[in-house]
Amino acid sequence: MTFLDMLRDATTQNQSLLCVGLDPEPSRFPAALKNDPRKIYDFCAAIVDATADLACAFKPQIAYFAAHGAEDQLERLMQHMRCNAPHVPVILDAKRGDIGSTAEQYAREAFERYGADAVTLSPFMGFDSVEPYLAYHGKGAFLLCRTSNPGGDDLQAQRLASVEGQPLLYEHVARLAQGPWNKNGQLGLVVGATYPQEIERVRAIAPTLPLLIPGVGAQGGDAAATVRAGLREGGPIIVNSSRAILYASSDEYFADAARRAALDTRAALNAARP
Ligand SMILES: O=C(O)c1cc(=O)[nH]c(=O)n1[C@@H]1O[C@H](COP(=O)(O)O)[C@@H](O)[C@H]1O
Repeated sequence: MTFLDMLRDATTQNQSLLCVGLDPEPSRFPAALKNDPRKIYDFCAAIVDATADLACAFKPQIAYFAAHGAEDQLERLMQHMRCNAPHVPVILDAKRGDIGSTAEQYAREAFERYGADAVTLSPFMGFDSVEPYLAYHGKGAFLLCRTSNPGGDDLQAQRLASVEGQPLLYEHVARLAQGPWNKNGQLGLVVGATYPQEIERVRAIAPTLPLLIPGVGAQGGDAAATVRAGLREGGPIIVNSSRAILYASSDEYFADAARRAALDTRAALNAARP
């Protein structure tokens, strides 16, 4: 089953546009797990179990595991998601980007070591840095396009004088992803919920691509505006929230609180669907 098939099925089955982001930070764990990096798996598995019927995707951020030397716990978590939430695709948020020979190793890490269904990538080094991921047929690859952070404008909103029609850099990324780079139909784009107008612009350039849209919740993006902009052409959207769900409560009932936060976010997203 391809990433896109899984996404379509999970979106329908769970009636959800919500991606639950797994950004485990031990200093924010409840008392019994707090400040213990060996508990990353336990914390994330509890969140997965509490939200598996509410999410269209899960998105573990690899830095939160690697920073603690907890890659083995990420492996276990991937296995846990495959067993306990087999209908929900997993996007490994790695934001990789490197020359082809190194990209081959990163692709192997994402798809063979961790068994991810999709990965996030920086397109900055060009097509040969993306191509090794596309050799894994059916897997998804989301290119950073117009990111949610304020500094995204520093480069992404620069005008490319050398390209016909003089698009902004992020518009050019969207065109490449919708067109010549999307050889096997595996590409998607990352666009921040904090910039609904840019989501609309990207959607106009890339009407059919899946959009991964982080930035609702802790970053303050508008859920309704995000959905309206993202769904206007029919391509799928995946709206990520991490901290607002993971740390909805810091007491022992954190997983129940995460579930309630996921229910609320899912409802807010669904209310704006056309
Ligand atoms: O690629 C991403 O996932 C990403 C792109 C982007 O433009 N902005 C962004 O916040 N993210 C990630 O999405 C998550 C957002 O987390 P919260 O702000 O806690 O919901 C983090 O894991 C970020 O690394």
